Amino acid sequence: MTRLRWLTAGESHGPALVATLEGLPAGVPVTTELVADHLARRRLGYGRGARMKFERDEVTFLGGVRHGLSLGSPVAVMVGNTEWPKWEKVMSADPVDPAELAELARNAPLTRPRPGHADLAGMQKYGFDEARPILERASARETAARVALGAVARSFLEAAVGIEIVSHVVELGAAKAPYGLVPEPGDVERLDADPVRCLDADASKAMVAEIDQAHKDGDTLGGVVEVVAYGVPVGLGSHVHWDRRLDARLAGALMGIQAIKGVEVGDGFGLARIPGSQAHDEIVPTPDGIRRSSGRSGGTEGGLTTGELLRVRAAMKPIATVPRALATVDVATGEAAVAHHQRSDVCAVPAAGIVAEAMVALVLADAVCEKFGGDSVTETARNARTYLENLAIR
Ligand SMILES: Cc1cc2nc3c(=O)[nH]c(=O)nc-3n(C[C@H](O)[C@H](O)[C@H](O)COP(=O)(O)O)c2cc1C
Ligand SMILES: C=C(O[C@@H]1CC(C(=O)O)=C[C@@H](OP(=O)(O)O)[C@H]1O)C(=O)O
Repeated sequence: MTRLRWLTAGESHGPALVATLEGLPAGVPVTTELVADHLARRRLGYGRGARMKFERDEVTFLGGVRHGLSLGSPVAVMVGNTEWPKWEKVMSADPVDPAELAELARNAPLTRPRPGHADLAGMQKYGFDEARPILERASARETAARVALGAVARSFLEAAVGIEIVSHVVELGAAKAPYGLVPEPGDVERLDADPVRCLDADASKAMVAEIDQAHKDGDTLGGVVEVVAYGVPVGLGSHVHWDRRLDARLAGALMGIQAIKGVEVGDGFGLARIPGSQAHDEIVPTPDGIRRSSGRSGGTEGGLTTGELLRVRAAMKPIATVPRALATVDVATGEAAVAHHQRSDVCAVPAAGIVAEAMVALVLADAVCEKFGGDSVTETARNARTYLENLAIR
């Protein structure tokens, strides 16, 4: 049973993020440009803060790829922070003269933790008297490293089994896209061109208006993204144990994105509110074989993929750094105060959709490796083909 493993390292204002992916078969098409394109998609979205405009992601492969193809060895990729020169002293790995540090405004101790971020609990747990050492890693800057690996994973999925992944924003603040609208791979360009990555033009306008209003009010917003995967074969994951269930693996991966507070597989919570006669996807004979008459389950049953469209949703809470700052305690004095705020996104839901695509890609790539194995992508593809051609029931 081959499995993929991945890890990231790096701080928000450090020199770079690094990410490694272990277990990827050889022969997967991977280029710097492919990764850079996905990183550029993550920076898009109406409502993001100033940092997205001036910072660039600089991609360098450090291992695992040669002449545009994976080698089968661990893939290591670095995403450089172009803002590093401004932070060289504040985030230096080696000790810096305290007198020099004391003169730097950007090194001022952050003693007024923000509700909703990792600041306070992190300081308490790790024994720091200010938030900088916590927020640097809690920051969603780290999601750039995941998107870099996600780009590699989706290239593998496409080459091995023809899986394609698309996401869109379905809710933002109080604005909602009409239920049932599901994007196809051909919609990606249009979605990426939309300010909030929403498929419905009227809902998109309402979402932009929500962000404008929140901006005016000194407030922030969250929302819901949906990720769909086309071409997922039947039988990824398993019913036999909780940690082999694909729905559980997807939910954990999505919940592991900063600020995600809820996950639904298919119609999720909605299914709890309707009777069984309306909740399940009936099994029907068709000229193409056994199919389902609807897609409410989101393409998994019993922890296994059904071969139908995979569809998952993730709910993001509003950004924690609220400009009209929230009440907190200054931990230096113990007095009531307002939380620290320098700059922040008003809303990062469109970007969270791109991160969610990456997490779904990594989970599916792991499940494909587990199911079909293979040291080269050609071998994985051959194994997948043989399996599908030999399904006893179709
Ligand atoms: C793409 C993205 C961008 C984010 N940008 C910000 C931001 O600018 N300011 C902020 O306070 N939180 C931002 N967040 C959310 C924080 O990272 C998040 O609130 C924090 O990690 C705590 O959330 P948790 O309790 O779900 O882990 C962002 C999250 C994502 C996914
Ligand atoms: C840098 C990114 O997102 C950051 C995520 C983030 C947070 O608290 O999560 C806070 C902001 O950073 P700063 O506090 O430096 O303005 C965002 O810009 C990124 O997505 O590349």
